[in-house]
Amino acid sequence: MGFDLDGTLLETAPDIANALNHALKLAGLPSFAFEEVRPMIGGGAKRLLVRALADRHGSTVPDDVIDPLYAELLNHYAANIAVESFAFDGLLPALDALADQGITLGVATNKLESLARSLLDEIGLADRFACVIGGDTLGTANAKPKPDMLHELERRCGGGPTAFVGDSIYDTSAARAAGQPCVAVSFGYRSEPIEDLRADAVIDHFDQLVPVLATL
Ligand SMILES: O=C(O)COP(=O)(O)O
Ligand SMILES: [Mg+2]
Repeated sequence: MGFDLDGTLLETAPDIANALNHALKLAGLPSFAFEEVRPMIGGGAKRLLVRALADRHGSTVPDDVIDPLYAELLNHYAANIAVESFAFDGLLPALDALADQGITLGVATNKLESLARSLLDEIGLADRFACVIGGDTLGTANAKPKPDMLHELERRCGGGPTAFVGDSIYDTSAARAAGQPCVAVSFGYRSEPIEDLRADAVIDHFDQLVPVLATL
């Protein structure tokens, strides 16, 4: 079964916000507060930057402005990827319980695959997941909310349950399109009410995950 990364497995918004604000500062623009960045995460760092720049400029920003700032954001993030990031409460016992049931676990994130791998490594979770698929793994045009990453996850993780756990509309839309049951976490990153995600189940803490999966 699969998990989203940012806002689902890990609280990553502080480090993502710092990288975004580093890029904005280079552009001479005011920073965003951490709480303002949280609901903007989910579509990958490029989308986050484009949205933040458009917000500050009041209009769409051309690619020749965005591209060098995106490179700066990625450099800053790669160098500071797990400074303030941490696993959500109860994650480790939940992963232990799923592993004990013989369930193969994977990650499908809109983060770049290399960054996702390095983050999981830094946090000490890399060996928990049999496969990691990033937003660029199948080409960015096929990232969530498209179903492709989830189909690929299912293929690479082999048989067993195929539920997907995520925090944003990108995740629940991808799961629905892939025909997979979906659990939403209420503590992640989204701009809309949790009901709008139309997940099959919602959990407020990871200790609810194993019992909820049994009901799907
Ligand atoms: O970094 C992002 O914007 C999205 O990452 P996620 O798919 O793991 O939530
Ligand atoms: Mg997420």
